[in-house]
Amino acid sequence: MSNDVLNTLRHDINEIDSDLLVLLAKRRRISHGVVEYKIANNKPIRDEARELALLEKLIGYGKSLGLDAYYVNNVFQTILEDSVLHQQAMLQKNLNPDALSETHRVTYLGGQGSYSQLACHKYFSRRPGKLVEIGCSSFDEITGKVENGQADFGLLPIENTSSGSINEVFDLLQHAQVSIVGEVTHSVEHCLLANPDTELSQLTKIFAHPQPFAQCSRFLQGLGELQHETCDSTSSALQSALNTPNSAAIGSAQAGKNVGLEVIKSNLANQSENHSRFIVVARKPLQVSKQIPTKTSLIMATKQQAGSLADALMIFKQHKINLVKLESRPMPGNPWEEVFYVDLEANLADSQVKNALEELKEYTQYVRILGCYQSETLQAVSVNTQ
Ligand SMILES: O=C(O)C(=O)C[C@]1(C(=O)O)C=C[C@@H](O)C=C1
Repeated sequence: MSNDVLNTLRHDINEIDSDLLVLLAKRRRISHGVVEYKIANNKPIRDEARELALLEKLIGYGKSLGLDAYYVNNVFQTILEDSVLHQQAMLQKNLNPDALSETHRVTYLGGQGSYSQLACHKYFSRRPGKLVEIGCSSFDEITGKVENGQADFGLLPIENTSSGSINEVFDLLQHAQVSIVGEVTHSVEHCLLANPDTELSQLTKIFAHPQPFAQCSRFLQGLGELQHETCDSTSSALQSALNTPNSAAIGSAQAGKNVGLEVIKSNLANQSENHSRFIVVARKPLQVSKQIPTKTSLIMATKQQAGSLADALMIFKQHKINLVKLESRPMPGNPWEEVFYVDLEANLADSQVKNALEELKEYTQYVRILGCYQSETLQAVSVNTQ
């Protein structure tokens, strides 16, 4: 096959890909039209029956074109997830017109290429407006800038599939004067990044934020005795590696490329599926529509009598409220007492939640609502791809 033939074929592929983008943009515009109807008629954003019918039809049609069901399902689950999340964001903007201005000043940990920056871009890609990014060197600085009005939102990593909960953030939430107004998950692909021509065998020092050290502990054990230096963010770890011979940093390949570091080893995390969940905080809480899946997060300190925690949790069960997270942390100033961080799959505006919170008073010293927000973890509809 001559180069001309190859170039012609690639030209045809470029044409088709451009046509696909035009159609996807058109589809998104129409989806925005559907959400106007749902707002006017108070309909749930998610219509899973419609999604299932759509996928089954597309899989059948795909098969007649020689496209396997797994491929068609994957492509359209991605399209549907984007459509639903955009619709939810539009609905929330409609409900909170003042909260979401045309400019979003957002604080997050680190700088260019940090995982927090990637998560920030993902979350605000569905929220139109000018994004002003403010990189910070600590979690306290992130919330501090939100509290004093220097930022509209703060993005904080709160848990990871390899290293679990990020306790520093849970402890911060006990006193920070902010509300959780959103969440976003982002995959985290840790790489070992070093100056060009650095061999793994030459390394004497590794720089990283505590989270990557925890998430890549097994890989690091296999490297033997190397000096580990903890940094306040991935961005600062990269700068340290850049300026230290025979050293490396843990971060994303993109972050390394941004500063001139090369990947000398990838896929370092203990879990192959390594994702971090971030919360988005603001000074004021948002109203959350009952037309979308919602979470409510709270902190509670149970009373000291035996069984108080069990009694408190039973209240949620009696009101048919599903808990999706329960985390205990030492109470500030009283390390032998615990406070419990709870994520409910519920809307604070629901009467069931209000009744449960009222009954909770009998078994708790205090309950503090951290926020009610749109759940971004979408459960894809299950369709037969056989
Ligand atoms: O048809 C609808 O109800 C839509 O909102 C459109 C759409 C889609 O993107 O196809 C999006 C969300 C729904 O769950 C179902 C389908």
